[in-house]
Amino acid sequence: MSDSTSQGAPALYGSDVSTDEQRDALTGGEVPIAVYGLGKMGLPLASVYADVTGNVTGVDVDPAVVESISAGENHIVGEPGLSDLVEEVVDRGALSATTEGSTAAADARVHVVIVPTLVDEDSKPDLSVVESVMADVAAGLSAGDQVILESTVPPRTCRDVVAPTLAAESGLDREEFGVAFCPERTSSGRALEDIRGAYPKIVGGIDDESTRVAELLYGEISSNEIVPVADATTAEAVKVFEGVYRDVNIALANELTKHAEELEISVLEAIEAANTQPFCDLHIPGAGVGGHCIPYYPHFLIQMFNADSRLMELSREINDTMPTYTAELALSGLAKHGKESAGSDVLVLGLTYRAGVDELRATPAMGVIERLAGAGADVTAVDPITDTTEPFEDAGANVVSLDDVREGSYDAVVLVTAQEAFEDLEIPALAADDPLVVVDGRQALTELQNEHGIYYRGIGINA
Ligand SMILES: NC(=O)c1ccc[n+]([C@@H]2O[C@H](COP(=O)([O-])OP(=O)(O)OC[C@H]3O[C@@H](n4cnc5c(N)ncnc54)[C@H](O)[C@@H]3O)[C@@H](O)[C@H]2O)c1
Ligand SMILES: CC(=O)N[C@@H]1[C@@H](OP(=O)(O)OP(=O)(O)OC[C@H]2O[C@@H](n3ccc(=O)[nH]c3=O)[C@H](O)[C@@H]2O)O[C@H](CO)[C@@H](O)[C@@H]1O
Repeated sequence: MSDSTSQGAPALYGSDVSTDEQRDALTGGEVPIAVYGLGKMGLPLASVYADVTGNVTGVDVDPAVVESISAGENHIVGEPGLSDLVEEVVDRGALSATTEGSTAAADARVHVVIVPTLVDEDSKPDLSVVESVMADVAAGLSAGDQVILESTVPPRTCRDVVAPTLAAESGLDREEFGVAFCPERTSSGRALEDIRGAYPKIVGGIDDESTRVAELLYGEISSNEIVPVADATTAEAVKVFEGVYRDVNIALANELTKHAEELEISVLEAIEAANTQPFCDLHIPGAGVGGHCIPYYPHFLIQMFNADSRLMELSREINDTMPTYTAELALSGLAKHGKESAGSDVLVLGLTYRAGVDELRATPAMGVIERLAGAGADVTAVDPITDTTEPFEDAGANVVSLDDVREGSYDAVVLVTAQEAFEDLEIPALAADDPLVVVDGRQALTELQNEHGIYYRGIGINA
């Protein structure tokens, strides 16, 4: 296929020129790239693509996101290095932002999609956002373009949804453009480090040429090994399997913590000792599994395929019982000391799904608050990481500031998410009475285990 193009920008997919010439065009800013989705993962990714290629248009439906990036600002908190990088690439014109997806698509030769893939109320994967972006891409797709999907999706999405949709809506033949799945192996809080090469990058195309182009692209983005796999479905499965592995292993740790309670041992100590040999990687028990990755990825298999998934389903069930289990440790602690649940003042520490990340999807804190409020407790909640309070107030909590907490007194304290700001909170000073019931959902308050005036129950420690 010729490498001449309607926009004059060189095509990578099906190009006749040498790989070295393609690489030079890419890093020389001759290959316009569009990145769709400028959130926790998309903005770091777009910024690294801009840093490497010098020619990126970011697309987001949120005008406030586009406005802040266009001003060289970073709207994502807690990502080391991102604010400086966004300012630098925007300042030198390597990154711009727009809400106009189809316009950006018309000018781009590489289209990178990294928007949310969630599940609906029946836990079925919701690809509506990916599909809406693909409609924008199709409107501007040209022969020789490459589409990269980084959003986590059910296996076979590229083969059965993305590629056919792009062909149908662009009028191109399937063989005229490339599609590859290149999973985002990035954790919030270390996005730039991860994108630049903390781990090998998996790439898999709907055909060999798509895989080749993905290898070329990520060979410039990542300093780590690029791992081409057989096809896009394999690459999609790799990402989902990684997440399912994590959910199942967290469930195992949560189940073992209950055995440890009966055995009267610290499961954390046993896990750390067991993990001293390479054939064991037991995870850590806790107050629950939240975020929009791990709780969702199992449903990309359970709901989508007929194969037996009892282990994945049971693991989801075990993990989803942990918030209630955590709340009931507090309620039983109060009862043990003659306090009724109803009317007891209980403080919940932490609302986001994990420390340092302002993300509330599937947060365990919601289940903890619901169970406590359901038992009639007067629930106060605090989390300096997030400004969102309404869902938790609707669930029955009074969300306050840390300063308010320091002025208060409580019958029980339940730590769900170990925010850094809690480290200098004098918890014993919050006691309304002797003892103060303390439930430690993240092994973050172990120094209180034998503190006078504290009744301590720590998940993975002694509960
Ligand atoms: N957050 C993580 O730790 C993580 C890690 C690995 C992979 N992922 C995957 O990355 C993907 C994105 O996750 P995220 O954390 O960046 O989500 P996010 O919610 O932080 O950001 C998503 C962004 O996409 C924008 N958006 C929504 N619809 C759009 C559309 N039609 N066109 C353009 N932009 C649109 C939103 O306005 C938002 O800015 C998901 O598939 C997720 O599974 C997330
Ligand atoms: C690229 C990508 O998709 N990256 C994802 C991202 O996942 P994430 O940001 O959702 O964070 P996780 O660390 O998975 O936590 C999820 C929930 O599980 C709880 N948890 C965790 C570990 C444990 O032993 N016991 C627990 O109870 C925790 O409190 C939280 O609520 O990074 C992970 C690597 O950090 C990756 O594996 C994961 O694919």
